[in-house]
Amino acid sequence: MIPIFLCGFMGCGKSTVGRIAAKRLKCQCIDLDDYIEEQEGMSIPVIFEQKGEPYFREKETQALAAFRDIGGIVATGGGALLSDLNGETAKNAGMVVFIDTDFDTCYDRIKDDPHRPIAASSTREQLKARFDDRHPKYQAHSHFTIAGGYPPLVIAVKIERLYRKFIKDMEGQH
Ligand SMILES: Nc1ncnc2c1ncn2[C@@H]1O[C@H](COP(=O)(O)OP(=O)(O)O)[C@@H](O)[C@H]1O
Ligand SMILES: O=C(O)C1=C[C@@H](OP(=O)(O)O)[C@@H](O)[C@H](O)C1
Ligand SMILES: [Mg+2]
Repeated sequence: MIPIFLCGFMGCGKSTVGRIAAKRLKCQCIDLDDYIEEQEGMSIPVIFEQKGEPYFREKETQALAAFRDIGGIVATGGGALLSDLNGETAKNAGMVVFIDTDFDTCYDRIKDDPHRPIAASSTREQLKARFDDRHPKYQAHSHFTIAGGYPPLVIAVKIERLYRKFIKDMEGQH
């Protein structure tokens, strides 16, 4: 199967929805953050602290490219699909879905989370500015935008439907 990439702001639901959608589509779900933690043998906060954010971004770009042919779902981290390079990688390899969850909801889910170094070290205002800056990039780098304000299963079912149509349309073009 061609892969599905989920993108969106921290806390929008990528990891949660990705796992459910993968069960429904009977495929694997790779969480890019979990993969990098495993590869590096360190948690994300420790990677940020000891190696710095640019190092993490490098690993993220490499991991994304490595999963172009994964044949499943990739739940990306909130910063993974911001660059045009990574956006193009994902868009050319598969179907990219932006889970568009409003800032207040994301904020309530991520505030003070020690596992998300950017959230832990930013004020609400700083996170809001980051959200506003990123929003158009997620849109530009995805094929579809799905509203995030539904239960995870509902969002997963929507992704499944989009995917079936995406595949059908692709087949129709050949
Ligand atoms: N659609 C949803 N409705 C309610 N809670 C959700 C939803 N999606 C995710 N959550 C909760 O929000 C938190 C962050 O979700 P997560 O999947 O880790 O987000 P992301 O991977 O996008 O950062 C988790 O505690 C998760 O249970
Ligand atoms: O938005 C970001 O820059 C980040 C999001 C995180 O993933 P989630 O979006 O799953 O929280 C993780 O990759 C890292 O803490 C950086
Ligand atoms: Mg996640």
